[in-house]
Formats: sequence, structure tokens, C-alpha cells
Amino acid sequence: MAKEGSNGNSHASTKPPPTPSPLRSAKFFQANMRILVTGGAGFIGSHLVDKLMENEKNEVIVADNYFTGSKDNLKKWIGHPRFELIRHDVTEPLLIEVDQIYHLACPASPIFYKYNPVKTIKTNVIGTLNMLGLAKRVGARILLTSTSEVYGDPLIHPQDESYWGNVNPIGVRSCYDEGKRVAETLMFDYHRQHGIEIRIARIFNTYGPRMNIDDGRVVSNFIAQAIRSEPLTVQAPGTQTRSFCYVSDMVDGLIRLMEGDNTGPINIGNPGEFTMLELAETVKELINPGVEIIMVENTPDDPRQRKPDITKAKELLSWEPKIKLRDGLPLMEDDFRTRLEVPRKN
Ligand SMILES: NC(=O)c1ccc[n+]([C@@H]2O[C@H](COP(=O)([O-])OP(=O)(O)OC[C@H]3O[C@@H](n4cnc5c(N)ncnc54)[C@H](O)[C@@H]3O)[C@@H](O)[C@H]2O)c1
Ligand SMILES: O=c1ccn([C@@H]2O[C@H](COP(=O)(O)OP(=O)(O)O[C@H]3OC[C@@H](O)[C@H](O)[C@H]3O)[C@@H](O)[C@H]2O)c(=O)[nH]1
Repeated sequence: MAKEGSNGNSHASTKPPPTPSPLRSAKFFQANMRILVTGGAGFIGSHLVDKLMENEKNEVIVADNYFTGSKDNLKKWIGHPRFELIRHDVTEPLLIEVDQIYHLACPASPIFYKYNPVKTIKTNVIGTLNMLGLAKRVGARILLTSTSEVYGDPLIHPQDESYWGNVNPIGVRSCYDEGKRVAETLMFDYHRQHGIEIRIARIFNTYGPRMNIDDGRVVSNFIAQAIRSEPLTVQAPGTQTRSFCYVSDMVDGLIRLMEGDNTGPINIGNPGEFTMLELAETVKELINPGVEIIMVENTPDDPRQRKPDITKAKELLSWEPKIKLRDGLPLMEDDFRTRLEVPRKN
């Protein structure tokens, strides 16, 4: 079991972790790591499952309620002897035996997390409590996919992990950003009080194949619009910035964090920063030079700038993203064209 306490911050646990499940030392399971991925039918989760399944010593269990995810994303694993898929809502307790938990379950697109805000905050708070309860009962290590949204509309730039954020507690995004902040608090309380082995990733805007076509996030919107020759909808003022990370880089960062000795929180994101107008121009140039770019109304509390400081990820995880936006967008375009049934014109 990895040593705790070298987390690069002052949150080290003073308690030993609880005794792991007897399965971890049982003869026939010794070589295997049984891993739960909540939200594994979603965009990042399904890519994470693909990577975890590559290691033949891993057994992977996905628990998902299919709110934004789909069995389609996992179809190549259904029926595999090392894979199991459970329809389960994390706001209910889950009684299984696992060694590691990647806790991703939560809608991520602002359109979807604002659709049923009470459910979103329940998922973040009760869902995380349930997964921490599971981790405590079986002695599993648990990783939470938190978010750059914990920084709110940040007053420092770029954002490093020591920044406490500038978050509206009663706004339309609060179910998600305050929900994730409480989830982080619960993780550290279980760590300090019960010695649970925790890992927290603060993920910045991630894109890639398998995003829902109607997901509503900016990269998937622009790519789908460009392929359909519909105007690219830049939400005003268009000068707001984001940093976009390709999904394979994200999965690599999450696995490194889980396998390493540091609790985090650690920013995982690509520090390349773009305004939404720049993103629209890039998508136009790469995918459909004839397409129009239009300005549309924005939603409340949209953060004006976001860029991760990834010094900690570089130093503690030896991780940095490899795929630049201009290289990642065409990879996503191929997947979207296949699903939209619009082939490239030669
Ligand atoms: N993609 C990003 O840019 C981004 C950025 C920051 C953080 N994150 C975090 O990463 C995680 C995955 O994001 P994603 O982009 O893959 O989103 P996604 O919406 O594609 O996947 C989320 C998955 O969780 C499932 N889910 C939602 N509520 C659930 C519940 N109550 N019980 C069980 N399953 C539930 C959904 O059905 C879906 O399969 C989320 O926790 C999200 O907050 C993502
Ligand atoms: O069609 C669109 C959609 C969005 N946008 C703009 O694009 C920017 C990015 O919006 P997105 O919907 O992709 O998502 P955000 O970056 O705000 O949040 C994202 O990153 C943090 C994660 O935790 C969230 O889960 C994720 O959705 C916003 O400024 C938004 O106003 C457009 O200009 N046009």
C-alpha cells in the first residue's frame, strides 16, 4: 500500500487507513486489482475504462445511472470476463468489494447539471458520501474528479491549487461548483478522520471522441455545428477563456494520480488558453472555412477566464499534456462525422 503524507500540502492524515477488504490478500485475487468506476458510461469514464481494461490484471466494475452516459460507450467490454456494468445511482449506497474507486458520477455539461440542480447537488454530496462509505468499509483508495469550477470566476490567473476560489453560493451553477467543493471537503474529512486514502483531481475543460453530440459544451457544439454547416454560436462576450485538454491526456493524468502518493488536489488540464472567439476561428479553419460565426446570449455566472497552473502535476505526477488543441480537434471531428453520418468532402 502506498505511503500517505507526501502530498505536497499540509493535509496529511494522522490515522492509519482502515483494513482493506480480505479479498486484497486472498490467494486468487492477489494479482488482480478490482476497480470501480462510477460514471464509467460517460465521456471521460468510458475512456478511463478502456485504459484500465488494457491491463489484464484489472477487473473493472462500472456503476452508472445513464443520465448523460450510455451503454454504447462501453459496448466493446460488455460480456468481457473482467468487466461488469451495473445500473446504479450513486445517491444510493453500493455494497461491493473493490480496491480502488474512480468516482466520476456527475453530469458535467452545464446544460445537464443545471437541468435538475437538486439531483446534481445530491449526486455530488450524497453520492460522494456513499462512495466514501464504501471506501471506508472495504479499505479502498478513492479518487474524486473535481473541477476547475471550484475556482468559480477566478480572481487570480492562472489558477493554482492553493487558490480558494470566487464562487457564487446561490447561483445557477452552484449545484455543481459548490457541490464539488463539498465533495472535496468530504474527501478530506474522511481522510483525516478515518484515514481513507484519497486522491482529488481538479479537471479543466476536457474534449474528445464520444462526447454527446448534443452535450452543450463548447467544443462539441462548435464541431457539430461546423460539420452540419450551422453557425458557430459564440456566447457573449467571446473574450472569456478556457483551456482544453484532450481526453487521452486526462485519463493518463487520472491514473498517475491514483497510482501515486499524493492526495492532491491537483490540477489536471492543458495550460493552452483560448478565447471562445479564437476557438471558433480555429474550428472554422480546420473543419469548415465557409461556416458563419455568430454571437449569442450567455448564461449567468459564466467564468471569464480559466487556465490551470500545472506545476504540481508536473512535479508530483511527472505529467503534462501531449496533445495540442489543433491536433486534438481533428481526432474528435472524425468521431463526430461518423456519428453524424457526414463524411469529409475530398
Ligand atoms: N469533461 C470535463 O470537461 C470535466 C471538467 C471538470 C470535471 N469533470 C468531471 O469529470 C467527471 C466526468 O465528466 P464527463 O465529462 O465524462 O461527463 P459525462 O456527463 O459524460 O459523464 C458523467 C457520467 O456520470 C453518470 N451519472 C450522473 N449522475 C449519476 C448518478 N447520480 N449516479 C450514477 N451515475 C451518474 C452519467 O450517466 C454519465 O455516464 C464528472 O465528475 C465531472 O464533474 C469533467
Ligand atoms: O455553444 C457554446 C457553448 C459554450 N460557449 C462558451 O464556452 C465556454 C465554455 O463552456 P462549456 O459549456 O464548454 O463549459 P465550462 O468550461 O464553462 O465548464 C466545463 O469545465 C469545467 C467542468 O467542471 C464542467 O463540467 C465543464 O462543462 C463558456 O464561456 C461558454 O459561455 C460558447 O461560446 N458557445
